[in-house]
Amino acid sequence: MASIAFKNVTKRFGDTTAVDNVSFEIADNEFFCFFGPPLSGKSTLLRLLLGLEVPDSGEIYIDGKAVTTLQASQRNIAMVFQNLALFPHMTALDNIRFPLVERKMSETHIRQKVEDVSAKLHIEHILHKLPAHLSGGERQRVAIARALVRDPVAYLMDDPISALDARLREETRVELKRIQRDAGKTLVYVTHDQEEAMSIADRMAILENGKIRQIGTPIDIYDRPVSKYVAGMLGSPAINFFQLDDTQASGIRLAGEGLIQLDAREVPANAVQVGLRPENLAIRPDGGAGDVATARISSVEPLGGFTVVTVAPQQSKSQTVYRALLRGQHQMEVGTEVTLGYQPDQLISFDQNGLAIG
Ligand SMILES: Nc1ncnc2c1ncn2[C@@H]1O[C@H](COP(=O)(O)OP(=O)(O)OP(=O)(O)O)[C@@H](O)[C@H]1O
Repeated sequence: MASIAFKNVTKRFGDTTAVDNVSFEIADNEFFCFFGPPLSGKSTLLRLLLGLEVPDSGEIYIDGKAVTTLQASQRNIAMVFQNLALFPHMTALDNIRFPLVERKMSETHIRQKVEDVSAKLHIEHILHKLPAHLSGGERQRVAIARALVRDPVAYLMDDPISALDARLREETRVELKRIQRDAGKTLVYVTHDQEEAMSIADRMAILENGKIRQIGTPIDIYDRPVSKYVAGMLGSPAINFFQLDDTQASGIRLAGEGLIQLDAREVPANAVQVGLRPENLAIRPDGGAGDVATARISSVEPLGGFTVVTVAPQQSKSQTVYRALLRGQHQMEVGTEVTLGYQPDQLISFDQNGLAIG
């Protein structure tokens, strides 16, 4: 059991501020994700929490106790590394037993622990195998089991499943979520994959240049991003941004040469851009109808259950394109003129600094 807190933590390496005045709290038993682009400070945050780095300023707490200057060995946090780091010459069983044997625990205790953990992870049938004879997903579970038997206060995982193929990643993240829930432990997880972060986390933090830009549940951040940066980090295809043309006296128009007509009442007065998620951009095959301007289809990607349609404004001089995510299968021809639509309450407005309004 462990809650974790960072208070105004900063870590520099020479001229680089890897973690910049960061504060957050992770609740006991929470599955918490750090998500950000490369070099945004994710690994440094984990290393600070593990005790492998000491902050230049600020405090780190585990269960309310300051651990800022404690050695890694005094924190009892288990790290599951990206490369899994199983001993190749040991069976899965011996790999899992290893941390307990090292601590000179009694054989009865070790057996009990290994049995419990193996049952939780459904790996009893592969305990006799060497890592080389296990699939990627099985190796993953053995590595997690080895971390679990230690009974740490929390687990840290740094991009643990990025090496697996797409299908296995999907399976493993469902599994990880279940394991974390069953184990009843705090899990701090780093990923650069937005879909993974969204699907797995109870709450997540979005990082940029060592700063936390937003913390919340994935859905809350997706629906109510605090800035353009955060809005652009979540969602695939990415959110569409429309520049507002404020020279229009009546009824603000979206730039892109009148792609969609907006009623001025639909956006706050100081908005300079609006965002519209691809699933909220409607496409109708009746180009030029009514007062809504048109666009042309520039590509159609049939994904089976969904279709991604890319459109370019009709008379636009810019190269801007917009994406719509349509449910189901659609017969649409590239080059066709279409009408675009939206619901006013689906727009997210941003001011000139890229911060969300309203
Ligand atoms: N030991 C170090 N010495 C010097 N600079 C470092 C060190 N560790 C990290 N940095 C720098 O700190 C910044 C944050 O790095 P960090 O590895 O924490 O980012 P990250 O988000 O985990 O990146 P990635 O997704 O690529 O792993 C980077 O600019 C990196 O170059």
